Amino acid sequence: MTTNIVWHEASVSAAERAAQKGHKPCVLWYTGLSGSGKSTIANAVDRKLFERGCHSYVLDGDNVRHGLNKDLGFDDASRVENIRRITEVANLMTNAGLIVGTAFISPFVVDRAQARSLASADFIEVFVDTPLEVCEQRDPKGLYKKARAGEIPHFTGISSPYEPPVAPEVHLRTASLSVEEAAEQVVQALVARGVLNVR
Ligand SMILES: Nc1ncnc2c1ncn2[C@@H]1O[C@H](COP(=O)(O)OS(=O)(=O)O)[C@@H](OP(=O)(O)O)[C@H]1O
Ligand SMILES: Nc1ncnc2c1ncn2[C@@H]1O[C@H](COP(=O)(O)OP(=O)(O)O)[C@@H](O)[C@H]1O
Repeated sequence: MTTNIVWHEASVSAAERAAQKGHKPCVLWYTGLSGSGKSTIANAVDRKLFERGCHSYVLDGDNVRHGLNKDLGFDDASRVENIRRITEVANLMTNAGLIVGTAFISPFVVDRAQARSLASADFIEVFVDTPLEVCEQRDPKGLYKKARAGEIPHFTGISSPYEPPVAPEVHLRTASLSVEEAAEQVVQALVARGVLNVR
């Protein structure tokens, strides 16, 4: 309900914040199957950005589900609400001038499109494209094994759908890229868009 709520303009402008930080804000929206490499690559990018003096932060699926979204499960409606909240949090962080990485499966095209359309800064969709067989082989948390044994309902790629992006800004085929190469590709996408080195 937004009745009787009036938007309050910030006293510091987005341009002033960008000038102070030396870079523009932006959302790096990683999407891919569990085990595809979203957290690993998002954190490698974060490290590179930090070392360049950028103000960045990664919102990670597992971590956010321990706190803000601990009331949500994995049925379709919960995933939609999960992504809606992340979209809003990412916007608050870009309003504060940060480069925000969001590392969520975010399986539905329509929710990612909504995140893009609501974004208050540049929005870069990063498809962490790893075949299900490879994710299942990696199985870093043993979740595929449990899902195959029927112990985890609605598991993405097995008993719940994943809709790949149609035209992502960055497409990382991790089966033929190292983490370092993937992270560098993301940083170069930021350079190409003029996100870095403002001043
Ligand atoms: N049923 C089911 N399906 C998929 N994933 C599951 C499930 N249950 C638990 N997990 C763990 O939760 C992480 C995914 O959470 P997300 O918030 O990224 O999911 S979503 O965007 O709402 O679809 C996911 O983390 P990642 O492996 O980092 O993707 C899993 O560790
Ligand atoms: N090229 C690669 N890119 C990303 N991760 C890789 C790659 N090769 C192997 N891995 C491994 O795959 C696993 C991916 O797990 P994680 O980053 O948690 O994925 P997600 O966040 O998508 O669930 C990690 O153990 C990582 O070391």
